[in-house]
Amino acid sequence: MLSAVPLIQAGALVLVWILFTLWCFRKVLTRARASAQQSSATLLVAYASEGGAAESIAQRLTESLYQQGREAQLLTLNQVTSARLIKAKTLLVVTSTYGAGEAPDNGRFFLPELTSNSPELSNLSYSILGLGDTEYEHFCGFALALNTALEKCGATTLAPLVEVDKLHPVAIDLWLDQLIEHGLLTRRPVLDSQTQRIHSARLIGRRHLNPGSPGAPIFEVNFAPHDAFEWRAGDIAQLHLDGQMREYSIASTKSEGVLKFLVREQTSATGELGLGSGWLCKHAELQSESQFSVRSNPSFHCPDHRPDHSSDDCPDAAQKLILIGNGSGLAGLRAHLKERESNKQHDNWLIYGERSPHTDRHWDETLSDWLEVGHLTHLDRSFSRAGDTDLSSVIGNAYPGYVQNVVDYQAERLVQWLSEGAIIMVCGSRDGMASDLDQRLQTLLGAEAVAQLSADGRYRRDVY
Ligand SMILES: Cc1cc2nc3c(=O)[nH]c(=O)nc-3n(C[C@H](O)[C@H](O)[C@H](O)COP(=O)(O)O)c2cc1C
Repeated sequence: MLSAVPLIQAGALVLVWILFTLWCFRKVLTRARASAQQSSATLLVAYASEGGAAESIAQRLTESLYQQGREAQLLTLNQVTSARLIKAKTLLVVTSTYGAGEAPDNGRFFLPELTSNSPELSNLSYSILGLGDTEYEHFCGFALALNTALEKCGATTLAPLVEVDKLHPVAIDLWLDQLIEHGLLTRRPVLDSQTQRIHSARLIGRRHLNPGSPGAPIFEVNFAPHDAFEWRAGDIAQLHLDGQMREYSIASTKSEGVLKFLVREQTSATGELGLGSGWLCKHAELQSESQFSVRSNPSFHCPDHRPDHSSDDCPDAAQKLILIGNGSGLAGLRAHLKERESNKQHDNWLIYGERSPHTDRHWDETLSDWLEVGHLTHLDRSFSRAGDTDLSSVIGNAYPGYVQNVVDYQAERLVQWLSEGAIIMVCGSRDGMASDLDQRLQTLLGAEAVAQLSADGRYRRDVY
């Protein structure tokens, strides 16, 4: 007798395809509407930013242009398509650089798109303000790459690229003065001061979460923050120690009254503990004070409301969220889940990967409780060192391998959720997890759809 399994599989594939086609069609309509509304501005101000500095400068610049009688459209670099560039006359870009001279997340689709389409841009003049830090090998690397790519497409330089080290105000003013010289501005915009506020926080608890793990030890570390210490889910805490700074995703919300981290010990080749992880996981004494500042991380904030309900002040309770991460990346995802718990936004799907199903089950109780009460609609965990363990008898719904594999197994549900407007948030390692996941999403949805999700703010990442 013929088995029904191939028929069911074929049916499921057809269903995925139909849902995806409908979703793409809706996107095309939305894009057509959006571009019709926005087509009049020939002056574009585009930014790519993770910490918010480039975004803030671009925003102030757009406001100033508007106050000085110029219509300018503010976009993330991911939203600037080749078609949009062909229609534009002037492009002003403010961008930072991350990784090994790479784009911030909300600008990472721009160069591939430009390179593959090679639009003819001889009618476009442009100028770039690059934000960076000379401590990094590829100082302003992304701004420089952008400059080369635009030149290659025939665009002309309105004013030369200015590279800014550590937000030095003189360099920023130099660029703005060039815009004044070229008649775009009549006076400099007043920019936000970027001074960091450093607060002390008292260490109140530290817990080793994975004794016996095949991976390095990971700790939950809790501090009592100073009252004036403000952050929102998705933000990064900067630990200031011995004249150096280390960054950690914050795992808690301000309303919990605790500054919580999930920190993995980092060990050098000679066996020494890293400066920051050594301090947090071992050396800092209980009740001692440590110094922190907060780096706002707008590209990993959860949007408060759907773009089509932008006038609503309340978070949309029906907004679906897919959270994907591995290892200590659970920190950033937990903060979002806590925030959404208080906002009564319960349609959450967590896909989380670690090594062993026996030892690497961080915050297992919290996650299981959330699943039971329905704050998590789905919880799918993956374990790369599961061996031949029967996962269902150890931990319930789990898969061998990595989070990317879960996306393959759950492709149908993922497409369904995206067609219902879900947002994807990814936190964890850039190499391996985030890059492979990106590839899987592009294979499943198509590169253009993934770029569009990012441009719409529905694919957000905090990867390191
Ligand atoms: C993890 C990390 C990686 C960075 N990598 C680079 C780099 O490769 N080259 C560079 O010039 N600056 C680098 N920077 C510095 C940022 O580009 C700089 O702080 C910039 O002002 C941030 O602007 P934003 O807040 O708009 O993202 C890096 C900063 C961080 C935190």
